[in-house]
Amino acid sequence: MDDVRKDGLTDTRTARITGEEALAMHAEGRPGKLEIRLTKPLVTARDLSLAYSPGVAEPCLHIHRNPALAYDYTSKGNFVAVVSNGTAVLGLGNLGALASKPVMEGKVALFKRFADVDGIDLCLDTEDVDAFVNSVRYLGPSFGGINLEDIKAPECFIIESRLRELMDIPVFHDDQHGTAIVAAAGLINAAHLTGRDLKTTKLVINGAGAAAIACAELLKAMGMTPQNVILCDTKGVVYRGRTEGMNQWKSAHAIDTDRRTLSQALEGADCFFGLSAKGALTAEMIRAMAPAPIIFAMANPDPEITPDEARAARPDCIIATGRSDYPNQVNNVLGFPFIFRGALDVRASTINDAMKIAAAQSLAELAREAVPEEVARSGAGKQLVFGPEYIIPNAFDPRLISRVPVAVAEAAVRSGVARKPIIDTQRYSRELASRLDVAANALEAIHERVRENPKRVVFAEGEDETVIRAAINFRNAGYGYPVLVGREERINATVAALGVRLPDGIEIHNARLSSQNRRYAEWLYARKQRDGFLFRDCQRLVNQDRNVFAACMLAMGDADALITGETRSYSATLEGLNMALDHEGVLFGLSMMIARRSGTVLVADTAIHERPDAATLAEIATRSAATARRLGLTPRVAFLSFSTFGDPKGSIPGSIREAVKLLDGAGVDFEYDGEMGADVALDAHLRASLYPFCRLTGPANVLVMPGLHAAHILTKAVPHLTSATTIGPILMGLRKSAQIVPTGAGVNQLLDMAALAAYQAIEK
Ligand SMILES: NC(=O)C1=CN([C@@H]2O[C@H](COP(=O)(O)OP(=O)(O)OC[C@H]3O[C@@H](n4cnc5c(N)ncnc54)[C@H](OP(=O)(O)O)[C@@H]3O)[C@@H](O)[C@H]2O)C=CC1
Ligand SMILES: CC(=O)C(=O)O
Ligand SMILES: [Mg+2]
Repeated sequence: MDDVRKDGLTDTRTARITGEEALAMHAEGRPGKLEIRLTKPLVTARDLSLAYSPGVAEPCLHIHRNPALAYDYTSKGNFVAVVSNGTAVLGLGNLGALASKPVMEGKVALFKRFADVDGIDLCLDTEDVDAFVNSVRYLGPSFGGINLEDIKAPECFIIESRLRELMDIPVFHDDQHGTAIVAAAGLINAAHLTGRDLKTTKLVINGAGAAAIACAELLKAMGMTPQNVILCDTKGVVYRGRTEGMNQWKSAHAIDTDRRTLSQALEGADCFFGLSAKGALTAEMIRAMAPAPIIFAMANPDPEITPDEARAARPDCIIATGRSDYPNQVNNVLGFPFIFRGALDVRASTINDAMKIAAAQSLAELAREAVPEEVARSGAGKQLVFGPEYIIPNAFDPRLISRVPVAVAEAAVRSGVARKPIIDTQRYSRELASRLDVAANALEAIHERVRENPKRVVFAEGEDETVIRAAINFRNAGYGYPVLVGREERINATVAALGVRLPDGIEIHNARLSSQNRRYAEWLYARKQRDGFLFRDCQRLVNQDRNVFAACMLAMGDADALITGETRSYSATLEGLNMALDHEGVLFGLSMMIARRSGTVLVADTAIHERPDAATLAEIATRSAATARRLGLTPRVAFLSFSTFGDPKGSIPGSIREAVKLLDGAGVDFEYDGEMGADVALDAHLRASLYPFCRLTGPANVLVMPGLHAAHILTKAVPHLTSATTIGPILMGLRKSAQIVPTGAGVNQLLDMAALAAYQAIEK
């Protein structure tokens, strides 16, 4: 552990984040990553009487008579405890219960993000097996499942098997079975690509702990020959007759062999599984492996060998790691959210081998399928074609949620451990899909695409501290090459005061001293001379207004995208950009509201038109619908008003009805209707009961606002009143790619908008 840097990140060559960023993220706002939210209103005395005493007595008595009703009247059925004592935190070793909490909160966050499973982290401050088991066994009534995490071997084996006997809900040690399932899926595909049969494949597993033993067990259950699987630990090969550092779980996998070291074990081996520690595998070792070796270096956060090192030594290898910043992430994040989702949905009493194998097979099959276009758009990843660089689905693949839980739930039903049947598989699969916010997934895909096509992005307000921080993070994230507009000495002083250094790949341009000034001024003069601008006006603007200078850079092809707005008002900033940038069609602002409950909703126009006319509304609707589609949504556009189809009466903006008519005439290929209130737009049940003639087939996901007042109020109020995240307004309709953040935006907002500007530049 000595080599772990103070800031917690060990590999800065590939990490797209810094330790400082990770700490800042965890400390920002409410510390940590979790909070608890109420699912029922608790406002009035009546609400309280229903939710608590006396009303709460009713469900208590019903559950007392029939325990299965706990799934109907409490959160039990969707609630998982993530339990650890911190004795094997990732590959960092025994950090103790308290220091394991960030990882456990992270696991809970992943449960929610990928499979809509609610969870809580329970960090137990004991290394005593009995104390651990007793702490957990009595918690069963609260939970639908127990996910054990980062508990070292061999204690984890005893803890898990005792809890499985004592509890009537799934108890699943993720580091064992989650890892084994995902690794098995990857191996099935890697073997397929290299023409290997599992029966004859020779595997060396480095590590003989929780994850390693579970991998050996599952792979043997799936057909690998025991004599072909060699385990190694810190003492070398686990051979029959060895006495040092042994336990019964290692002994079960000990084989008769003369090989004693990892190097010897790897001679001629087909496959390496690393479930040990950073750097345990060397280039020399893998040179001795069989042709087209399969190398899964799964230690976290740093693998046994990096993909670059592995490929340099063995260009013919298939390499996977546990990290998200390399291709082929073999990590249990692909397993536990979806496995528990399926198990919870059929109220399984356990997660058995049939369910594990079903999960592994469904993951493997998914990677082999042709990637549909919407997945390519909304599922991040470099190469989404089945092959050496894509042997396992990406964690952001939106198909995972509707496929893996179904396979697991069906296996639970078949093997007799389900307490609730699946009545209609198709319907279940559709319900699963609706649990995932595809647009949120698509944002990750956008970031990935930006990384693959790094652009030169000019940060117009380059002297501002927040902007400098955002530019540094932009560069570190691999999004492209920032150009800071400002005075070099000022920028350098701010950078020094921040205690950081400018990474390579960031340029500084002083507008006043730039060699390009004359070129920009002449170009601007040619553009504005018949708009009342003299040459000296243009020269002054280029020298003194950083937005104009930056816009000229963009217009003249010296940069690909532009980000600004941090220090000046929106209108003043836009005025500067408009000096040099042309429009294509209507200019408008599109905001993305990512709400946890109802998914993503696009709102427009949130930036430009105070009272848009009918043609403008129709164009905004059409282009917003196209954006929704690019984000993986099926667009359903609602033109909002205070009134719904004429009720209440009043001076309904005629422009709205006219916009609907214009779209009728244009024969567009998306759903739209209006005018309607926001409640009617978003509540499909209300609409079906009161306005069955309305043409929207589900809740609206594109809200076209009647005017800027309403749009501003909505997008500014919602983040404060709810947990929704708002991105934007994203400026639409400039021929070149420029974005304006709201004044005083934070580093992350600037970073996201700069990435969006870069993305627009790629798409143009
Ligand atoms: N990618 C993924 O999804 C996952 C990755 N992992 C990673 O696997 C690793 C092990 O985790 P886990 O099984 O939970 O931990 P355990 O503590 O249960 O087991 C660790 C094992 O690794 C062995 N080991 C440690 N260092 C070395 C080394 N340099 N050479 C050979 N063997 C070594 C230990 O040997 P000994 O028995 O001699 O002490 C022990 O057998 C971690 O790095 C973890 O991050 C784990 C789960 C999921
Ligand atoms: C991924 C994981 O669970 C681990 O490395 O421990
Ligand atoms: Mg773990």
